[in-house]
Amino acid sequence: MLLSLRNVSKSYVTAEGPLEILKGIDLDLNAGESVALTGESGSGKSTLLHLVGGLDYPDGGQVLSAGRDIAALDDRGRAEYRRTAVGLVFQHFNLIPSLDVAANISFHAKLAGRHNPAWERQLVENLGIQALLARYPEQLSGGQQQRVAIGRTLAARPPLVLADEPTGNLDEATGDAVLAIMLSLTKSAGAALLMVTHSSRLAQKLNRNVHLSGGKIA
Ligand SMILES: Nc1ncnc2c1ncn2[C@@H]1O[C@H](COP(=O)(O)OP(=O)(O)OP(=O)(O)O)[C@@H](O)[C@H]1O
Repeated sequence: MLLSLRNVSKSYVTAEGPLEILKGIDLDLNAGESVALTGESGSGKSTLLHLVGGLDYPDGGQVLSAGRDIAALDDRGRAEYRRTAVGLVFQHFNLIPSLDVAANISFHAKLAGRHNPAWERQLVENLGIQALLARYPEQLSGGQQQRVAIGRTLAARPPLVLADEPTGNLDEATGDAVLAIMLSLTKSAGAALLMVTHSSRLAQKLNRNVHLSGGKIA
């Protein structure tokens, strides 16, 4: 199993007291599988994605990556997990403003020790961003930035791609096209995808759909 969540719980401390967001989540994801995570606003979708991405800690339960509990990793292990085991595509693309598109694409791949120019050329071609390689992020439209962000994540060949509303700020046609590219490229990379979306229409394009409600997966 690529990813297993076992009885994962998470609360936030607020002025009104603790706010229980996740109340015992169990979820399994196989290699190469694509899963849509839906749920109402505030149901904890982003919280769950952050736990899987190693960006935050659960209060209880386990997040197992290939059988290894990521909460038990030390700082170094956690940094390595983030660098090599997962790739993030969020709505705010976090492209590096001082690097051109070509350098943004290869940045994470180099950090992960997986820089592969032939694979990067293939991604660039499939994403239709050949003409943009010398541009800087601020010179791109939202849809173009999103395609670069997808290319940058996939260039590093993470076994698991985590996407939070990756097409949320694109118009429907562009969003559909970007999602189709993302699905086909994650598939050809053999990667699994866990994608948060509000849209049941988009969710249906993935292998499986899980719904978060009342802190549990329905
Ligand atoms: N750092 C934090 N401190 C306190 N409360 C938080 C924190 N982060 C998130 N929350 C609260 O936890 C709940 C779940 O937030 P989360 O962002 O995971 O929801 P979501 O399902 O992704 O929502 P949306 O669909 O609106 O993005 C919300 O009520 C939110 O206000």
